[in-house]
Amino acid sequence: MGISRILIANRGEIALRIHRAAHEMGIETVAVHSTADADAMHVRLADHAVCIGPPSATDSYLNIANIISAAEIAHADAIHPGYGFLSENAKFAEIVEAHDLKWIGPKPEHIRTMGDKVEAKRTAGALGLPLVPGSDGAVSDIDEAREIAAEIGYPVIIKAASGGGGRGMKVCESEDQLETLMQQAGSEAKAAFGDATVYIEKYLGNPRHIEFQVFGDGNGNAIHLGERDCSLQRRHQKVLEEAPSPVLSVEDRMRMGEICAKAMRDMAYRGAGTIEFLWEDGEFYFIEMNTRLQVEHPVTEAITGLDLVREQIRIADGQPLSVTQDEIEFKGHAIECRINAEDPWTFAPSPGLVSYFHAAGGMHVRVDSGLYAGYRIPPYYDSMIAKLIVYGRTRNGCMMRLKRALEEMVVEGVKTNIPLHQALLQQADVQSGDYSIKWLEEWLKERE
Ligand SMILES: Nc1ncc2cc(-c3cccc4ccccc34)c(N3CC[C@@H](N)C3)nc2n1
Ligand SMILES: [Ca+2]
Repeated sequence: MGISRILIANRGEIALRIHRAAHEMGIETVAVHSTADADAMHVRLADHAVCIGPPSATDSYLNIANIISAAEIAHADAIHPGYGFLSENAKFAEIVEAHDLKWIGPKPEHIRTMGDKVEAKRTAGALGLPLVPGSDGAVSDIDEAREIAAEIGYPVIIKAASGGGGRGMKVCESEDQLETLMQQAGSEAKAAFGDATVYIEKYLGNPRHIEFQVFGDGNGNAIHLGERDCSLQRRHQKVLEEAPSPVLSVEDRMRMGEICAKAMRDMAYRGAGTIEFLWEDGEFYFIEMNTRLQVEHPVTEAITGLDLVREQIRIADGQPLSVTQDEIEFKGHAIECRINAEDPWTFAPSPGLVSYFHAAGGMHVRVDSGLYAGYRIPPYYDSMIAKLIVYGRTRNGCMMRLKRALEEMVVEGVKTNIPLHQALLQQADVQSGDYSIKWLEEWLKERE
């Protein structure tokens, strides 16, 4: 193994997750932390720790100079960015490689391509992925927009090229709103992303969010690891994810999985990636590609038995993938609940001292969390404090076990959304898997 010491440029549960994979491979870890995270579990467990700044993410986890300095000081030979923060920052990836450090992630040019949603869609189309009907690239003037919208039919959605993950989108119901919404979309995109470029798509009214996990070795080999259904979300924050999707047939999985894997082979993609689709009336529509490991990767690990972080490290070290496509078997069902330190019904963050923490256990129950009794959840970062991932041979068995595991979880001293997860599991539509991306927000409205 050429890599002997990995700097983990992240915090919380994913930092612990990366630390664990590295230590199981005999690789040392360097934790970087803000002054607010000095007592975090991964800092305690890592072989080395470097403080990279004050609490604000801008001055710490997003501080490229300090992270590179920490790598130099600690003699790291690779950097794993986790998710969020700098994980899809092509410039950071280039700077890491320019300092002769291994970047545990995709090639910088692929990060850049997929970060520009117009370029991403053009590339996806060229690689044979099904697209949402819409403009061929960016739309600049209103006459062109009017023409395209008339052709694809209202409602349409105007999206910022530099947006993504739900930022910079405007739904336009009819032609009389188009000019105003196009102007608003452009100026908001300029303000938010420094780039006013927008494109137009047919607005799909009631789709599911189904994403395919892909993995490439950077030399033209690539596999798919099936899909995850992430439709249960609120304001673009995923609440619960599952693999496989309750609505996909084996045929659909193999067909779409192979199309995704082939696209990655043609790109000579390196590392972990997620290709996001909307799924409506049996049809798939590419919307984005994420060039990072995702929060919800453990449900894919549960049904395939593959350690995705281990694979990322192997690929970065120039080794081949551990498995070939025909060695991948999809077995059973897995569901992940994102446990947040927040009020379960108002979603107001609830940071503070965790006076008592007990993680659920038992067969096929996994809790990824850096929490411990006496840990103080800082208010500066997102509110996710744990992921509960449960596996079952069948979806119903998985839900029964998940219900039991949620009852066992104890987090005292702060509020959590565990009661929300328990209520969700009681809903018939969740039990039957009959929900779209609209379902959760509509259910929450009814409860108000
Ligand atoms: N043509 C068309 N029609 C409907 C859409 C609806 C959404 C959307 C809107 C709101 C919540 C969502 C949750 C999961 C997936 C997508 C959404 C959407 N998103 C949201 C974030 C980014 N992944 C793209 N694009 C869409 N595009
Ligand atoms: Ca995205």
